[in-house]
Amino acid sequence: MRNFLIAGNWKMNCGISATNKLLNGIKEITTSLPDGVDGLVCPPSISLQTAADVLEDIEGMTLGAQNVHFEDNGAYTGEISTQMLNEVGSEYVILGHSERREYFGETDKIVNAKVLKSLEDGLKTVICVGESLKERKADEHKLRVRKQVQAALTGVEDGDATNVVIAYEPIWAIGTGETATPDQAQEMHKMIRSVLEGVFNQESASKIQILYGGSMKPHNAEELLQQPDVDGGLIGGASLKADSFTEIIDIAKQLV
Ligand SMILES: O=C[C@H](O)COP(=O)(O)O
Repeated sequence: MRNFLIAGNWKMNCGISATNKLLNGIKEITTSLPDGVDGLVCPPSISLQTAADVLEDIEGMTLGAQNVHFEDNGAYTGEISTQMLNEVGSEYVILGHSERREYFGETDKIVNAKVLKSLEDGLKTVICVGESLKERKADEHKLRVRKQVQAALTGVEDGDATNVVIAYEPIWAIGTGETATPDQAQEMHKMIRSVLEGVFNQESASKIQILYGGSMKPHNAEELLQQPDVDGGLIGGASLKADSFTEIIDIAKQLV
């Protein structure tokens, strides 16, 4: 069985002092995650070291970054490398988030280059895919997401499947308060699982966690996490408060 992965994407929120406050708030509520539930927090790069220090006292909760470059080093102003993430103790990196695709011009090709580089250097990748409202209304959502998954995983070897996580994030549900229904989420996650079975062998594909992201909150987490192919959440807004984030962890725990 797959563990749940409850992941917080803090986006451009929480500098060093706010990171300290939020993670210490989480630590006051829980110092150890329950069996069957993995936790992950992804602060901005400048707060990674601070987060790494506090996370030493929270068993089962790991650290991730929100982006990485696909080159080793060099003249890439403003970027960070896989080696830098390894050094700070970041186990995961989020790649291909729709905000990076939209605001920073990340194409499927760039996302694929980042995925390959991250896996090569030992990082676990949370690969984000999802359709726009226009694509859903035009009934193109499955095609869009299928293509994104296939493109992101081009050239990824079967042995790396254990380091791959997919996050299905319909763009129309991100930060809007509008969530995919449990049925919509399950339908897409099942489709993604079938795409993974075409990329990897069936056993490897069955082990990959597929997260849902898009206005997941304590009040709707249970019905989403109950779906057979929803293995956790990539949570924005609700991960910025210690009580709502830990509440979602508790909900996952009850479903294990
Ligand atoms: O990466 C997280 C997603 O973009 C979801 O954000 P949200 O929970 O604020 O809608």
